[in-house]
Amino acid sequence: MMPPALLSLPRSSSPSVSPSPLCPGRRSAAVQRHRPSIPSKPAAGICYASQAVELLPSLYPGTGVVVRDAKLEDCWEVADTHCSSFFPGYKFPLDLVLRLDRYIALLSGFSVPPGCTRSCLVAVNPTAANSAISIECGDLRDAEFHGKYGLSKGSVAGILTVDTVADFLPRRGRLKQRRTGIAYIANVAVRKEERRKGIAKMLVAEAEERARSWGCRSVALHCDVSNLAALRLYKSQGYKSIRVPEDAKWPAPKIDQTVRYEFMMKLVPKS
Ligand SMILES: CC(=O)SCCNC(=O)CCNC(=O)[C@H](O)C(C)(C)COP(=O)(O)OP(=O)(O)OC[C@H]1O[C@@H](n2cnc3c(N)ncnc32)[C@H](O)[C@@H]1OP(=O)(O)O
Repeated sequence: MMPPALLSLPRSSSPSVSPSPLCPGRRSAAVQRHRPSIPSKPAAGICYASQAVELLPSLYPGTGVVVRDAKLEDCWEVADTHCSSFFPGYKFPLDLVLRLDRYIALLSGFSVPPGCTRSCLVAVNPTAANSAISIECGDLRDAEFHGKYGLSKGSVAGILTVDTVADFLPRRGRLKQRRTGIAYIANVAVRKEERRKGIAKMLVAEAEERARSWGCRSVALHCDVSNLAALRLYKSQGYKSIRVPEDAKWPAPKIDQTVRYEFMMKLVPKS
């Protein structure tokens, strides 16, 4: 089910996301961001978690949620958010092993081809009640491990990666050069207890901002056709499904051969 992709994180997901009641109005103001004068000084080691720090964190008024580059100290929570969102059914000890694998991969840093860049963004909700238990305090054999491992007390509510690696876009010309100017979004995940608060929208908006800052003209992604929540998210954010001809030899995420993906694109909005 889970091949290691770049960053050791799967590129897309195939979870069955059960719809939750809509809460209209809660998120209308959430995506109106402003850039406060939050210090942008990166923490030591930040480049391990994100390729480069290029923009200020974005505060979403009315929500308290800040979207920023992942820092070294976020790595465990990023791994936990990823695993609990994409592999919610994993049980002990596999779920712990998976988290440790992701954690180590994140700590090891990202490697991207020359000329490419990648950022791991986190949405931090300081007001969120953190359900994590300390790994030192809990009995690992007794614990339920869905989103309950905690190496630090933090409040990462959602994650996303965005890059210019273009692994899943057709190469150009005889030399099969990587496409440029198209950013690729992957690994979008929001903790279960933080969903339907507009956090994924904020992450996607920030990824688009990042793409613009890299000079990209469009953003692309793959989404499991059966992931209705995610499809709805991207459509609501202006992403359009692109029909890929059957015989086109486009690279696609190889997470699960049985999964069909929708390829979606959006022009990077003007600033
Ligand atoms: C490119 C990729 O990475 S695809 C992989 C996507 N990730 C996953 O499937 C992991 C598991 N799922 C999740 O983490 C979350 O459910 C996500 C990322 C899909 C959505 O995160 P959320 O923060 O809850 O989304 P957010 O609150 O921003 O909702 C934005 C819109 O998405 C749609 N949406 C989100 N969740 C749902 C849902 N459960 N049912 C129906 N529509 C939904 C809605 O249109 C929503 O807008 P609205 O509430 O105004 O109607």
